[in-house]
Amino acid sequence: MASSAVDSLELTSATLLGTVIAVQANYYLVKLQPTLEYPSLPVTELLCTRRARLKKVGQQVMVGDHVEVEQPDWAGQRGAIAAVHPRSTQLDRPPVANADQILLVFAIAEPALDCHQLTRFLVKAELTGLQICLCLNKQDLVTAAVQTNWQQRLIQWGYQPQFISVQAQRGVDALKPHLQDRITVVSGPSGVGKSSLINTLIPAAQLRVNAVSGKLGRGRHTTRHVELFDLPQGGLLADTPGFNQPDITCTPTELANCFPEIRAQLAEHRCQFADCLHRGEPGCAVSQDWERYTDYRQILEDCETQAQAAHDSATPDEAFKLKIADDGQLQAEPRLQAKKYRRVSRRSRKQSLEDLRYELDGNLDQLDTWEDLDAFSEYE
Ligand SMILES: Nc1nc2c(ncn2[C@@H]2O[C@H](COP(=O)(O)OP(=O)(O)OP(=O)(O)O)[C@@H](O)[C@H]2O)c(=O)[nH]1
Ligand SMILES: [Zn+2]
Repeated sequence: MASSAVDSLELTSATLLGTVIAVQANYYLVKLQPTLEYPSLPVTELLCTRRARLKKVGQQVMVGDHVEVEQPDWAGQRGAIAAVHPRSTQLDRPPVANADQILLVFAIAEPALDCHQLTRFLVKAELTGLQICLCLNKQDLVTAAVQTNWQQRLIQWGYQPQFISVQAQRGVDALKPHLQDRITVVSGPSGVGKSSLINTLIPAAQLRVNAVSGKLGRGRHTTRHVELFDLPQGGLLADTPGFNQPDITCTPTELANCFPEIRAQLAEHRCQFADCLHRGEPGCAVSQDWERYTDYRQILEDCETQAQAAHDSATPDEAFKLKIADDGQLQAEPRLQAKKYRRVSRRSRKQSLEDLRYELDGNLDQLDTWEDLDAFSEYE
């Protein structure tokens, strides 16, 4: 008791608050926020380790976490994370804490808008429980009539799409208020203009655009690298590839809940059976007369096949790992492929921070003290 009282006294007298914006091995880059105790800060970011007592209790630290930092070494730009505040949300793939919404980006043309693919991305986004902001880019490539047609269709689905053209600089300003002061995870298939959009929103991010070749794509297509970028108007954007595969692993009941069309109908009437999957069961309250009904049935079948395969196989397929879901059900989840980091810098930061993110490769997870890091840097 006495020691925790002392601890909290220490914290209140000199606690720095911040948000973890990048994680590499056991090091955390924390963006600091001014507080009463620290109204003006000598630097805006500190490279931090995690205090031993957090490790002892198994407290993980994720990108997006709101943390308390102790022992700032302003000259060395280092510190130690002493506490992690409770998370409002938690995504596991990609690992991001406190995200508010998914910004789902698709192109209305080039590549042609594929409504089945869009549905799978939407379902995956719905499964996170976060808000969804649907953004259709390359509006410059279609006529007003085509745009209106898509708009009407998507409204029927239950979404309010934002039409933009990054290239023609249309609609991007209208998007900004949706992103302000929130943590947004960007998602969407390849080639739709995600990097172009992020570059427009955050000129300092300087992502690579249009290096469509697979080779160069590796830099940000590594699933372990999650990073938050500051929006000039306030707010953080996670440009993370971990979300780009619309693989759907959920229970049939969860799936039904991912379709706004079904949710809307169930808000009006209940089905006779609580576990109704809305495929013609007696007393089902969900009509089959809506555009994406066949998509729903298809994905439902996929989920059932997957769940069955997971139950049946004693030695699971190499490409899948088994996972116990929140509801206790067994699920098959595709294994992530290990990919190499590329040493590409998107943003000029102090060399020590670049070292952290690009020189520390995945095999250095064991390092977790400054001595380890210094020893590694000297070795390099
Ligand atoms: N016509 C048109 N082309 C655009 C627009 N926005 C981006 N593009 C082009 O679309 C191509 C793909 O853009 P990127 O920003 O690299 O797309 P991405 O979604 O980041 O793609 P990945 O990196 O593969 O995930 C580039 O050639 C861009 O110049 C737009 O509003 N209109
Ligand atoms: Zn039903």
